[in-house]
Amino acid sequence: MSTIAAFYGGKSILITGATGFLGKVLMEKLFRTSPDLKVIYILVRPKAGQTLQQRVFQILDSKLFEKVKEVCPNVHEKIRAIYADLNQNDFAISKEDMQELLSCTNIIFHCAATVRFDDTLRHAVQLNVTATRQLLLMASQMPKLEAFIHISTAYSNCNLKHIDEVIYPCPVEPKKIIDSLEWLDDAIIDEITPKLIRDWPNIYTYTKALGEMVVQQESRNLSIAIIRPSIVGATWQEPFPGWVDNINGPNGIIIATGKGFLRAIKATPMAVADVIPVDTVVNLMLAVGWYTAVHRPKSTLVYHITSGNMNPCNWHKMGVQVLATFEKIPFERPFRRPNANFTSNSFTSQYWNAVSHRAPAIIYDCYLRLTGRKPRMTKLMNRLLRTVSMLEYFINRSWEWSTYNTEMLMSELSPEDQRVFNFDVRQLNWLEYIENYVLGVKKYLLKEDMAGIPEAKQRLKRLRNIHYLFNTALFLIAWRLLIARSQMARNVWFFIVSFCYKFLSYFRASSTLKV
Ligand SMILES: CCCCCCCCCCCCCCCCCCCCCC(=O)SCCNC(=O)CCNC(=O)[C@H](O)C(C)(C)COP(=O)(O)OP(=O)(O)OC[C@H]1O[C@@H](n2cnc3c(N)ncnc32)[C@H](O)[C@@H]1OP(=O)(O)O
Ligand SMILES: NC(=O)C1=CN([C@@H]2O[C@H](COP(=O)(O)OP(=O)(O)OC[C@H]3O[C@@H](n4cnc5c(N)ncnc54)[C@H](OP(=O)(O)O)[C@@H]3O)[C@@H](O)[C@H]2O)C=CC1
Repeated sequence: MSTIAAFYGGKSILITGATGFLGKVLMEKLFRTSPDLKVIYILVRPKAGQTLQQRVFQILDSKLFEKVKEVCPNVHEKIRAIYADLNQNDFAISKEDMQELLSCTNIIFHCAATVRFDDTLRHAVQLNVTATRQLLLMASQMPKLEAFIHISTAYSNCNLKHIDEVIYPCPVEPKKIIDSLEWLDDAIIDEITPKLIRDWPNIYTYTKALGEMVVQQESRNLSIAIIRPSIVGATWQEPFPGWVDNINGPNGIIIATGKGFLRAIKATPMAVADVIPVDTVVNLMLAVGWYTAVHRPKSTLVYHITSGNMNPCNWHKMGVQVLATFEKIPFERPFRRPNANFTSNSFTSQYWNAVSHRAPAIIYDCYLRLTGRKPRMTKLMNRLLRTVSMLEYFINRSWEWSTYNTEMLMSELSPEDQRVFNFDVRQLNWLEYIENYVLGVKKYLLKEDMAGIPEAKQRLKRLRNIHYLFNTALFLIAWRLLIARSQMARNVWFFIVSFCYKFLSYFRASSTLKV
């Protein structure tokens, strides 16, 4: 019997961000391995016209929870969705709900955050810093609380090259920032933001660093741990390979490449692609929850869950395997044939953007206009290129993350726990993982049917022929124009034609002799 699974039995667990990518996988694993847990409280806000209950039902009815329903048929009764908005004071939680949370919660997993790179400083601080402080304040009033697990990111200190499992101080105190945002107006905040975030690449990573500082400062007597995952990718093994449900990180890039929109990316091919499967992160989270509650370490421990130092893969290897998978399992109705390359040179990157991205978009929009339809490709392409430019920082650098605490924890687990809550990324076979990842993007994100693959392959063949035809026509036109203008081109042309003629004559003569 797994010690960790048994630990969560009978427990009341509070999860923030349960409707997000990581949160859903966390809930799934908890219900599957500890179906006798008491309750999972989730802080949810209504969204996209859906009530809290509708959101919960949608999650439980998804494919991700199929196995859970077999193991824990009364799963609906064990989830308690609490109305909450982390942007509001006291999270806008009702008095009764707050009372229940304060008196019953045993473990907290704090996953909620804004992960957008282009969020405003005000909103990102509110969610990633102030809300964390508020939750810690709530936690300090929970008599039964055994552990508080805060999810940060391995990139919270990406302004450093080597990152240890420690909390680094930020140049400005989080409290000062929180206070000043209360009276500064938005225009001034926009102006001072670049000065505040200094060498952090975006507001997201900066506010996650501030969030960690808040955790350290407000930890009081709580048993707290911080987990820092790198780029969280599709599931590796559990509950099944390849599950993914948002377009963040590599997912959007895989879609854009598979649909033939994205043909070149400015990236350092040999830089480490530090992707970590979401189920691996969740396994570590649950192991850390158990360890923190049972062993109560004296200080806040930080755990890195990254792949680069244990089982590195680089962007080149990942890109090649992604493209190879598109050959086997193409996406439906691509704009162009999927074929992309990495370029580390700014000039060639600009060139590809003009020739391979903007020009085809403009041509396609002209075609839409001519056929009486609304042009949309240029707008879409600009948005895609903006997204890619925001990710560039992370695909052109490598970092070293030390993993002493994570390895220490692995050695503390029983063989059974190491199996059930496996976070040993050395066992990951990248080629297999990437293939399942692309397949998962097709099935769970794009919702494409596998029965459509033969037709998609046919379409790829057609696109390939169109591509060759187009290139040949382009070459002939360019050549014809050149011949008209340059004596040298004419000489080369006559030389090639006479050479071919002589070769053919010789070939014909020698075959006549043989006969
Ligand atoms: C050989 C070559 C081969 C090549 C082959 C390729 C191989 C693979 C290579 C891979 C290299 C990858 C590198 C990754 C590096 C990641 C580093 C992360 C490091 C940090 C990790 C972290 O610590 S933390 C998580 C990371 N944090 C993000 O990664 C958020 C980023 N991103 C944004 O900050 C916003 O994305 C940004 C950008 C502002 C745009 O913003 P934006 O507004 O332009 O676009 P959006 O993304 O918001 O959405 C656009 C539209 O998609 C709709 N949509 C959303 N979800 C949907 C869903 N599930 N299904 C359907 N549709 C959905 C949405 O509803 C919008 O539709 P509509 O406009 O109609 O409403
Ligand atoms: N994905 C990744 O690559 C990585 C993620 N992380 C960290 O992991 C954690 C989870 O990330 P991930 O699951 O990918 O992110 P998602 O964007 O998928 O999920 C974010 C969650 O936070 C919730 N949330 C946001 N704003 C509010 C609010 N005002 N009130 C209540 N809930 C809110 C969202 O709820 P709603 O559904 O209502 O929007 C959602 O459940 C984050 O802390 C992130 O920093 C770290 C490294 C990498």
